[in-house]
Amino acid sequence: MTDRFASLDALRSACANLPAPDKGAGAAARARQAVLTKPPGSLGRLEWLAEWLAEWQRRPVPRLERVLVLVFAGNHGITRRGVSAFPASVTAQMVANFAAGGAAINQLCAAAGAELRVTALDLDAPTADFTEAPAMTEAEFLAAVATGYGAVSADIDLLCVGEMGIGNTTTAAALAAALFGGDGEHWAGRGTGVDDAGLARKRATVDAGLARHAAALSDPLAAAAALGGRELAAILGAVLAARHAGVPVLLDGFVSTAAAAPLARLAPGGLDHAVIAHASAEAGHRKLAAALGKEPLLDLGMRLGEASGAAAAVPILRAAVACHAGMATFAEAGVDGKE
Ligand SMILES: Cc1cc2ncn([C@H]3O[C@H](COP(=O)(O)O)[C@@H](O)[C@H]3O)c2cc1C
Ligand SMILES: O=C(O)c1cccnc1
Repeated sequence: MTDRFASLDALRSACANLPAPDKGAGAAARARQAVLTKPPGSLGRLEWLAEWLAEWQRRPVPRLERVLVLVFAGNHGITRRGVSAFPASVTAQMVANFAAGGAAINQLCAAAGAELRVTALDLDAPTADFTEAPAMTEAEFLAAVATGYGAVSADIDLLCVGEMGIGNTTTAAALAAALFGGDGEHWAGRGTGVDDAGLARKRATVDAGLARHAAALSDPLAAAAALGGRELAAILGAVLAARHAGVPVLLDGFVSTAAAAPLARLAPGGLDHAVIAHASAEAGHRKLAAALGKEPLLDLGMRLGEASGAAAAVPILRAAVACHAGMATFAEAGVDGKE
């Protein structure tokens, strides 16, 4: 798997040479919206979503037959700094819970008609504590990116990405700061529910990581290796693969948005094939969405991760596609058009 990206430069070039959307398919979808039996624009963002799916699926009438939810799990060296309300052991225990069908994401995938695949990434070998060393070596980072890349195929209609990794809201805050500026105070939130002392430790951990890796911060991929995590790297790889395969993406909350964000820094429009499914209640997420120029679809006060917000948004996309594909035109239905 590692030979897919033999070096950061090889990955950088895969991130820089991204396919453009199919503007023709988008225009055809837009033209169809205009003749369906409704006042123009009356389905609001559902219309935009159908057009967005059409452009990235390269199909004038988009479809959502196969929806895949990928959840990647990783462990983090910074957990020993007391940055989570839960112990690191919960990461592996939740992976077992996913396999047994007992987690929120299992129920949300069933409700959304989506297939769930969970990939655990070296849970027995946590990343290094990034206040002391790069979280991952270049080889470890590239291997995780390649695992995510290899999990995506062109035969899916929509990809949802999510993560499980105790400590990773601190990781995501550090990565967001590296990519967009700002410090621990700006980006760290309460994650699984740390108290004020825990929040102070998170902020200090982010600041220490930024200071330790100052020289790497101007390179989005070097920053992702130094401050990120394996599950975040795998999400980056999966979102990149989706772009190359013509698969639109739903990002989940703060962690998965931060994981994919290097792509936006490496190429203009690098995340245009991705929609942020929901505004997480994690403090940094709205700021991160704004930095990416994106407006999250839902706002349900969720702050779970696991791709839960992405899966929750799938029925909205299904609604958009059902209207776009199934509605009659004014001519077909014999309904009079606008005066
Ligand atoms: C039982 C349980 C299930 C979860 N599912 C997702 N997360 C979420 O919480 C973690 C990030 O928060 P922090 O940075 O505070 O550790 C990640 O594992 C994320 O996916 C969970 C957390 C817990 C405790
Ligand atoms: O928004 C997220 O991604 C999130 C929030 C809290 C805990 N884990 C993940």
